[in-house]
Amino acid sequence: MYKQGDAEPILQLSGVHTHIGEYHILQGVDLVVPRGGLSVLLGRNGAGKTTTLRTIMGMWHASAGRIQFDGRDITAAATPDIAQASIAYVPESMAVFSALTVRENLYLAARNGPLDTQRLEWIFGFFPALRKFWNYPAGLLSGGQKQMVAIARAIVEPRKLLLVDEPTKGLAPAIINNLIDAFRELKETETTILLVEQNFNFVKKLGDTVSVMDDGRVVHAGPMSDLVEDRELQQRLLGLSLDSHQ
Ligand SMILES: Nc1ncnc2c1ncn2[C@@H]1O[C@H](COP(=O)(O)OP(=O)(O)OP(=O)(O)O)[C@@H](O)[C@H]1O
Repeated sequence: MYKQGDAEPILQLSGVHTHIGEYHILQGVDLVVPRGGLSVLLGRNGAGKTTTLRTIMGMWHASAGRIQFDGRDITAAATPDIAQASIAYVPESMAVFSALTVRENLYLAARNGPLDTQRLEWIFGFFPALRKFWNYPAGLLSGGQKQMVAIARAIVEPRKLLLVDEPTKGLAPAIINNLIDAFRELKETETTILLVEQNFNFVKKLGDTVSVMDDGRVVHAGPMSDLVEDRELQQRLLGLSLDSHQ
């Protein structure tokens, strides 16, 4: 768990509960995202990971608890204000405009003025496919390439925090390797990343810290290296068999 004395985290959820209609989905989530680097939120299907991201973004409102971002209480803030406070969100559905070109998708995502060409070159550096398909409708791209467009849209302007929901879902292993390289580059920048995943093999190479959710709560938090080294903990928390990955 987060230790007293560490630098102030960029994001902290304390005892967060979320109800969706009659369902009590988040049941006291305590989550700490340290400033800088890449944090991972793991957990089985239905553990509450997406609901946690949506609650951070104000798409569902917490019924109890507190969410602090960059020294500010955002628990009751509206989604546009949270986005304006410099959190970008890439949902599982990727939010790419299929009928628009890659170029138009990126231009539309720039809210604070025209696209910065230097930043665009920097994005092309780790997503070269975007340069290649710049004038193609995004709907024609592969799943992995669409994921790249979605992430590029989220970082087309500098953001303090990037939330990404299951970027590897449905992608072939070769494409996942490209994404690993891209996230390695990204995590060296000023943007802090919180990655929601079920694919442990993907995030174990990327995460600095990891939190694991089950039944609407965070049941484990610590350095990724601790979880990577402890096969029994993996089995207990993630249900991974001891020889399912190397
Ligand atoms: N709109 C909704 N209405 C009712 N229940 C919902 C709604 N959205 C999510 N849930 C329920 O909340 C629980 C947590 O879902 P959530 O999508 O947050 O889990 P998850 O950990 O992201 O899993 P997955 O990887 O399958 O998306 C699940 O039991 C799900 O059925």
